[in-house]
Amino acid sequence: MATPALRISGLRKEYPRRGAPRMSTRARTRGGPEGEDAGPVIAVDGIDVEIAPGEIVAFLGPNGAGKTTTLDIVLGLSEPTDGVVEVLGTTPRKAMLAGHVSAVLQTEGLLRDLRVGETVRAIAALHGVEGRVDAVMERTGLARLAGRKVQACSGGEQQRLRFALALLPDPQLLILDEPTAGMDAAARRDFWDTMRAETHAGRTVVFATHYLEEAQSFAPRTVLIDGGRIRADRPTDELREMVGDRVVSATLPPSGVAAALAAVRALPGVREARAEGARLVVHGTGSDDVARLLLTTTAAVDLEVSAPSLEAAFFALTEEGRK
Ligand SMILES: Nc1ncnc2c1ncn2[C@@H]1O[C@H](COP(=O)(O)OP(=O)(O)OP(=O)(O)O)[C@@H](O)[C@H]1O
Repeated sequence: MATPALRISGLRKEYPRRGAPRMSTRARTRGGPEGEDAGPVIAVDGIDVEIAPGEIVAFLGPNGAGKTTTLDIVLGLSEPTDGVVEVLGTTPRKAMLAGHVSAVLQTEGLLRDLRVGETVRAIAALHGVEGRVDAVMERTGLARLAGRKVQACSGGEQQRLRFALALLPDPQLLILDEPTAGMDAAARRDFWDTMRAETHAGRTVVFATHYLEEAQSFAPRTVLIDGGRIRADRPTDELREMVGDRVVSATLPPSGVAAALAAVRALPGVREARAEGARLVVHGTGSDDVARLLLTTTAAVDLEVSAPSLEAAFFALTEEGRK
């Protein structure tokens, strides 16, 4: 069997609790009830995962789930309390030092006074890959920003720059910790389009995200993490099917609400439909059919369809667990 790109086994990470608690409501502690000084914060509580070369995997979870802590250990930036992490068959630090791993981190500093082009060239010189500068800038959409100072770039543009820097050494494993944090929907879409073009057979990508839709559009496999533990590790399509529900909402003239409600309730795939004043809210898997019916046979306006949420994923998993 090929050496895994990443093997995490029995990983645990505890932080000493100092001063004001940093702990989210989801992180657990050892010892007494929450609120008391109850021992260390358990950020990661027994994670096992193996990722093959060339896989693209999303670590999906809410704030404080333990995603960043896990990825920091994979990058050799932090030591585990317990457990083993192997990156490309070696230790995280060795893999990092050999230039086989790159990362786009949430907090990684950029030199604000440098221009975008200068930044890329400086890092390329450090890696000895000056020849890759033009291609990487072109592919990450930075060519037109080359002369702009980093401090004048938007949050999304700075994230793009971090992404370009991570691509320079042509890493075998790319780690992205919420790479689209702070971007609007259009910038997020752009980022993932570039990302898609950048992944080729052989490069392994692991990214942390809060967004189920990002996992869905980019990662064939999703590892759902919460409270420092893996709650699910399965093909993203399966997760998506379990979560299925979308919400369609639309505003109707008051006289049309009852008839529209009866019509949508008769459609297959509608799990729940209710009226909140003049606004119809419909949950189910048949969002296309609901939207078509409302727009073609009623006077509905302001129609919105919302994608399944992370909360819905957790709900579906808990429901499945109860079966
Ligand atoms: N240096 C630290 N000291 C104490 N507690 C910490 C430290 N770093 C993280 N934690 C706690 O560990 C838990 C896991 O945090 P982590 O940053 O790994 O979560 P995350 O899933 O990446 O969240 P986010 O999506 O908000 O980045 C949280 O409760 C956090 O407050």
